[in-house]
Amino acid sequence: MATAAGMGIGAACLVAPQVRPGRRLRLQRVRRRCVAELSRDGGSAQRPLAPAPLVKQPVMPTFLVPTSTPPAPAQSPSPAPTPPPLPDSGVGEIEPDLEGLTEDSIDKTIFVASEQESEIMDVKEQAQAKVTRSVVFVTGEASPYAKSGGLGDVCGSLPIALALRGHRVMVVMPRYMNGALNKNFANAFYTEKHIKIPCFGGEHEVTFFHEYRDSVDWVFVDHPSYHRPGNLYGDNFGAFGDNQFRYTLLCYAACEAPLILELGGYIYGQKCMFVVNDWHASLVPVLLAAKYRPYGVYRDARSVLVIHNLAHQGVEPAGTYPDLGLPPEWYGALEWVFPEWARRHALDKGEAVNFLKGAVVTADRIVTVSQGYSWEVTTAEGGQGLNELLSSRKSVLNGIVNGIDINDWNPSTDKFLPYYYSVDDLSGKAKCKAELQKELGLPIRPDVPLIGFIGRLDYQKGIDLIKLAIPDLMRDNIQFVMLGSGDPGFEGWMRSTESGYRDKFRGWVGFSVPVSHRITAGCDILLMPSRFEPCGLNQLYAMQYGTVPVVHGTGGLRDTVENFNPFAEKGEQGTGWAFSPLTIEKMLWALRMAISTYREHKSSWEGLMKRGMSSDFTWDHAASQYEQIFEWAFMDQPYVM
Ligand SMILES: Nc1ncnc2c1ncn2[C@@H]1O[C@H](COP(=O)(O)OP(=O)(O)O[C@H]2O[C@H](CO)[C@@H](O)[C@H](O)[C@H]2O)[C@@H](O)[C@H]1O
Ligand SMILES: OC[C@H]1O[C@H](O[C@H]2[C@H](O)[C@@H](O)[C@@H](O[C@H]3[C@H](O)[C@@H](O)[C@@H](O)O[C@@H]3CO)O[C@@H]2CO)[C@H](O)[C@@H](O)[C@@H]1O
Repeated sequence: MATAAGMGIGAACLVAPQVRPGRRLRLQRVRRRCVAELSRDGGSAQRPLAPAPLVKQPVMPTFLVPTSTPPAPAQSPSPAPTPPPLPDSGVGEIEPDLEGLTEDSIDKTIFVASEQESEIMDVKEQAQAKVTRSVVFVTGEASPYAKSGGLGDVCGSLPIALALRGHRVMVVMPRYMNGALNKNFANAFYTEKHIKIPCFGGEHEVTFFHEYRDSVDWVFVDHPSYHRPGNLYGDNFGAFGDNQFRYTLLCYAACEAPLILELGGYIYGQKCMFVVNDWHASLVPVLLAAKYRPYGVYRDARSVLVIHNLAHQGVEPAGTYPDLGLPPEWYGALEWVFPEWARRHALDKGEAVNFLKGAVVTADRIVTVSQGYSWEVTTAEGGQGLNELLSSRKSVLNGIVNGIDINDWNPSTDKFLPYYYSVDDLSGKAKCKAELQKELGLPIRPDVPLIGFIGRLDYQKGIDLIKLAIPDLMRDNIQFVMLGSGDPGFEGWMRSTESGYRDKFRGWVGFSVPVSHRITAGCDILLMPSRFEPCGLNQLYAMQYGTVPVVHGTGGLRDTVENFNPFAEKGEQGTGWAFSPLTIEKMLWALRMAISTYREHKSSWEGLMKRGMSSDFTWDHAASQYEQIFEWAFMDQPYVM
């Protein structure tokens, strides 16, 4: 049998992986490690999964004229490192994948492979798309560059999952330079491409930066409006007043990027799949229809709108419409009239423009981040005013549950944890709990159930219910830790509650990724009483870490948390508690069921933990569903020509 020593990189990847929670997870990790090794190798190995062979095309004439003399870049002046030209991968061919092989047979096949064959094997371990495409994500945030919540997680992971399946993937987002975030963009280089965007009464120059990482082209749009202090969308005084302008720039720039940026030597070209996320990116399908297709450009492109959260739609007074640089006849696409009850005074006609609506009526397909939410958005209760329009597009509306990035969120490798553990050896979890209690200054008591909450302090998350339930809950023998930032009222309440219950409650006000990992690992129970939840990621992370979720049964929470059933025919089932309706009584009931199971039924509790940890929430599954959406989009003519 071949040994890893003395072999090439591919062979080194064949070292037997440690015992892991599940087959998919294990294979994906081995695969990722191989990709990392191959990337370090440089040279032609830099793009291990070759995307489509692209014929170098002449840059299409567009209405945006690149300026002739590039200005000096603001930062990172080195030229962009150019990855090698893309090798011919036989686009569109159906690659054999590992479906049908058992875990054993995969392992055996891997171990008998010769050094040369093994490199091929490594590539084939990752399921491949049947048809590969050029995919352009447009987003307001993507981790690790910039994140305010779950949108950042998804746009930081899904593009990589798609790239690993063979697609050529670009992500276009702002190059935020808000102080501490600067270092996140340190490896992105100035591309020397810059364009002038005609909107908001002038021509606004933006430049493009680029980093090739994890098989994805990360493209950062640079403009002074992305440089001011604060968070991504606002500061202590609230949301920035010019957000509409900032994301109009992003959308125009994203439409130009595939036409003008030669990444790895080649442009993406016109036949691409735009994945536009939330309102920040919602002008993209409108621009395709209103400003490109009439001139013969992007007729072969398609767009899918991904709705992560209907609560944010990018609505501004109608008077700003001319600022957007769109033809007057396209006003109807964005037109929005507030119902009378939402108007401010008798003369207010409620006329507005709504970015998200623009994408709802022009995108080729629409995806919500869970199936449950795809139904909720068509109802008056969940549709946030867009329910009728979304209902009218039901035939192209689908739900795909988000995945989680198991490189970042894995209790057996998590760099933020003091101890590691896995479904096969849970001992490290108890140690993580003790360390967390110590870090938070809570009494170190293994017997006391530790309940956690992590999230934006927003009406959506049901913090008001927690607030009302705390006096009652604090009578129990429990500990409670909350991590969050947002609504200043809730932040103040967290601080004062902490001083009221010193040995039981901690309120960590702020945004800290390391602390969020340690809470996820160290707690026994994660509480998510969200009023609505399009998908929710924290319950997925919790299950992966053996932390039992107690959630309001809504949207993606209902889709992903299976209610505990001790009396199921084939033995105990379920991964947590999904309570409904959303009342304090029901929430307390579910929490107390969890607490008593934790205390009095240790083996049932371990079963709950292990079933959660064995669930498969890897991105690969969701990525294959997105591919199906892409195929459907390309089967039809563009929805708006
Ligand atoms: N103070 C803090 N410190 C550190 N980390 C923090 C934090 N507050 C939140 N986070 C992190 O932000 C993310 C939150 O993701 P969620 O999906 O739960 O909600 P969010 O409402 O932001 O996302 C929206 O988009 C996502 C993605 O589609 C949907 O899952 C979701 O339902 C929808 O509301 C998690 O990674 C969490 O750990
Ligand atoms: O990833 C977390 C969420 O991030 C996005 O939501 C942000 C939203 O898109 C921004 O516009 C802004 O929302 C402000 C809103 O526009 C304003 O009217 C006011 O209500 O204050 C809001 C907060 O500043 O910030 C949101 C993040 O807090 C994304 O669209 C969501 O899907 C994600 O859930």
